[in-house]
Amino acid sequence: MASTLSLESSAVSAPGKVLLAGGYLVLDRKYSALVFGLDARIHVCIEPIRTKSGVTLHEIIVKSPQFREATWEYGYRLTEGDGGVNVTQLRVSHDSRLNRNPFIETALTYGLTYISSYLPHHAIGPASISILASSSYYSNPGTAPSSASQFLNFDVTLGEAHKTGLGSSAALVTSFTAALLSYYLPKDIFNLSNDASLTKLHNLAQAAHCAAQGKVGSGFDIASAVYGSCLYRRFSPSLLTHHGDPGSLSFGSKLCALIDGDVQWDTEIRKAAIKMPTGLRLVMCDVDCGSETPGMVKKVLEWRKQNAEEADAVWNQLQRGNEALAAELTRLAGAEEQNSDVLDKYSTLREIIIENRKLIREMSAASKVPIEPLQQTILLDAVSNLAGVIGGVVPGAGGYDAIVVLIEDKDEVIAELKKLLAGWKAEPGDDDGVKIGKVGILGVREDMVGVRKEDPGLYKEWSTC
Ligand SMILES: Nc1ncnc2c1ncn2[C@@H]1O[C@H](COP(=O)(O)OP(=O)(O)O)[C@@H](O)[C@H]1O
Ligand SMILES: C[C@@](O)(CCOP(=O)(O)OP(=O)(O)O)CC(=O)O
Repeated sequence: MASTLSLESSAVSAPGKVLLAGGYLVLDRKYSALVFGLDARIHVCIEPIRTKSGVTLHEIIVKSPQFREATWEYGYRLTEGDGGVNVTQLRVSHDSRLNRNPFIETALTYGLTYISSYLPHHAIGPASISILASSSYYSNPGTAPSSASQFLNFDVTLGEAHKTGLGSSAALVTSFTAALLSYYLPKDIFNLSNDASLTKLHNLAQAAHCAAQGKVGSGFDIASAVYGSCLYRRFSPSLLTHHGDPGSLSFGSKLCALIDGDVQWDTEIRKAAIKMPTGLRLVMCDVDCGSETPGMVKKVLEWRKQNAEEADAVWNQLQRGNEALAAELTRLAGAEEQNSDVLDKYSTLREIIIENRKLIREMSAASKVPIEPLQQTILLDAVSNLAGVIGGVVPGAGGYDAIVVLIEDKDEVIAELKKLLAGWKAEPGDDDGVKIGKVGILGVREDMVGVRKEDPGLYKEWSTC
């Protein structure tokens, strides 16, 4: 047991995401997507629980102290038949009901199963884990416990929290998995500063996130949580269909084969292929209205199946437009000096965005899915007409959730944008009867950096063990 007590606290954070281009297309490996990581991050800090000598405790306590009733206690044990580590949620008190968190439970099951293939079971000692999220993941008001704290206390349960759609579950699963692996595994096996470890983290977090969601999405959100902003081509979905469920025969070995590269992954991450030119930035705007991504995905894919020729024609054009967008951003980022005297150095960028939006509206109309619905078109057009705004799009699956705007990184541009949005009123009587509510600017921007180690001292006032 002594080895478990010598483990040092470890902390990791991972970014949220915005899918600037390639929504829907990215579900098919033939196409790729431009995803930007954001400076909104989810942090996970893991610390040993000191037990009295001679006491053996197989318990991991997870807390999300910014929320009410957000404590989850788990017991864990190695199962027979190489079924991996079984994680069982324990009741916090006799009369309390089990409040499950599938993302934490699955990340813990997958993480401990992987770790147990390297460590004897008794070396997986008890631990206390704290989760802390940047405030822009939720639009609820919050209070800071001190002026030094970068995190807010929301004083609501997670179920009552109003998500802004920045990809909280992917950032959580990635930083949670990275924290577990960094804490329990020796540095020569897992170390966030080497590429081989990032690949393992990516594979494990994709597997856990898909299992927790109960579906295999494109995985762009996990990819950007691990690698930060990148041009992303998804992995073949069949990769995640063979390892079985936790507890099933040989789940442990199958999961390890999947993570350690015995099974060849075909994900493509190109970090150098997207950049944000100095002088430009993204602004995320939350639209007070919502859309259900899974339902929209189902309908778009059904349309594509029924109308393959028409759909492929639009998707191939969109793919070319998305590649042009990535190339122009990267060109501008690499040619800052040559560009300084050009009259409108962003004109190509503007045109590309306008063309891509036309194609998205074509896809919307043909599939009858409100990807860029009329109300969002009106909003995006108004925003794009402001001086200093290059253009804007509906990110990800689109719909009524949000818009993302590319602007010149100047205070006066933000001020004009705020002014326009503060007085924004949706036109009544639009296409499908949905009326968007308030539109607010989220305090986030793009960030190129993916998962990273943090100083556990950052969370002193939140640490609960
Ligand atoms: N700060 C947090 N602490 C614990 N769990 C969280 C936190 N933020 C998000 N989650 C988990 O992620 C879920 C939200 O995931 P999801 O619906 O996929 O939204 P998103 O689009 O933000 O990823 C929550 O129900 C909860 O299980
Ligand atoms: C349609 C998609 O290609 C993109 C969806 O992107 P969003 O950013 O809208 O996703 P959620 O945060 O899960 O709602 C589906 C996918 O790639 O999995």
